[in-house]
Amino acid sequence: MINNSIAVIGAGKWGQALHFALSQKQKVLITSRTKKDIENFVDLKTALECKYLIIAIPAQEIRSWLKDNFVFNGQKVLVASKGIEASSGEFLNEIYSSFVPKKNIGFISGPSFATEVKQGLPCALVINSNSKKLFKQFSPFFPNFIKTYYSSDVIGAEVAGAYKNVLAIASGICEGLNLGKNAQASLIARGLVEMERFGKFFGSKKSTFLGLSGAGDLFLTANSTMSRNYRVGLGLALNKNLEDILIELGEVAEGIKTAEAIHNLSIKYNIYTPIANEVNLILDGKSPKDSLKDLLKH
Ligand SMILES: NC(=O)c1ccc[n+]([C@@H]2O[C@H](COP(=O)([O-])OP(=O)(O)OC[C@H]3O[C@@H](n4cnc5c(N)ncnc54)[C@H](O)[C@@H]3O)[C@@H](O)[C@H]2O)c1
Ligand SMILES: O=P(O)(O)OC[C@H](O)CO
Repeated sequence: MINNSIAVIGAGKWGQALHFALSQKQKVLITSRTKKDIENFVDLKTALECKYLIIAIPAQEIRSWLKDNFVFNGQKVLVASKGIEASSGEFLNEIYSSFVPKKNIGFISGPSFATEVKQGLPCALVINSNSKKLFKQFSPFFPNFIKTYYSSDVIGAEVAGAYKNVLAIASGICEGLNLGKNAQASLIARGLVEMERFGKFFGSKKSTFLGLSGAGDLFLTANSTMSRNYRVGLGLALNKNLEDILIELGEVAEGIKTAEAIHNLSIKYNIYTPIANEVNLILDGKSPKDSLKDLLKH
């Protein structure tokens, strides 16, 4: 039996930041695999009885988590993850569609470092859903320091949110190699073109890539060491081993598996994705300097 309350599922960095933000206006429950000392922490069963769920677990874990734990009972769901499943090449909205009807689900996108949200610093986010009613239901839960926008371009927001993580790795590599600000700006601008081209193939709108979900989140993530993906890129440029980089990071960097997913999709559908492909090759051991040479070829 579901009740009228709200729960965040996943108490990692983003789950905790959203819990903090939404708790400014109402009581919000939170749950995670391991018990954490957070106000209103509950077990998963209690969380799943809430009408409004915000799910903030890594993209690669979602399918198995849904299979093992989720029973649809009329809940309204906001997905806070950003990534593409590498094993299948499926977008998160495709994975969720087997578990939650489209009118009951939305996807959060836009520039939003958890650390800043947890400090109550202002930002603007997009709730992407086929249902404007769902946006109207979730939007009032957000605090005054977060402005929410509505978009029906779910696939565009998903591609943008996932792709910018791969480009943030590339941008971190660029800084790690000391290639300069011209190179970094060129990379980010061409990255934006690349992700829009990729998104267009799957039916995204161009305007999504020019707004908060696209340029907004890309400029944020590809310009700051606050980004985990950017830090992965920095480590790769310094020839650090990926395993060591991830141990040091201690949190998820979605761009790693998403690079693999984009690479596979680009081959399958013959989409031109040079930067994402080079990131994927670097993650597989190619030298970042050789990738640079290949990207600069006429
Ligand atoms: N951190 C940010 O600033 C931020 C902002 C926007 C979006 N996101 C996205 O949110 C998602 C989560 O990121 P995060 O920052 O919270 O990562 P994190 O590494 O801090 O936390 C991930 C959480 O997921 C849980 N988890 C992992 N595997 C699980 C499984 N199989 N079943 C249940 N729970 C599992 C972990 O226990 C942990 O609590 C990612 O897709 C990320 O791209 C993060
Ligand atoms: O730290 P990152 O690289 O996972 O990026 C976090 C958010 O997606 C920024 O909007």
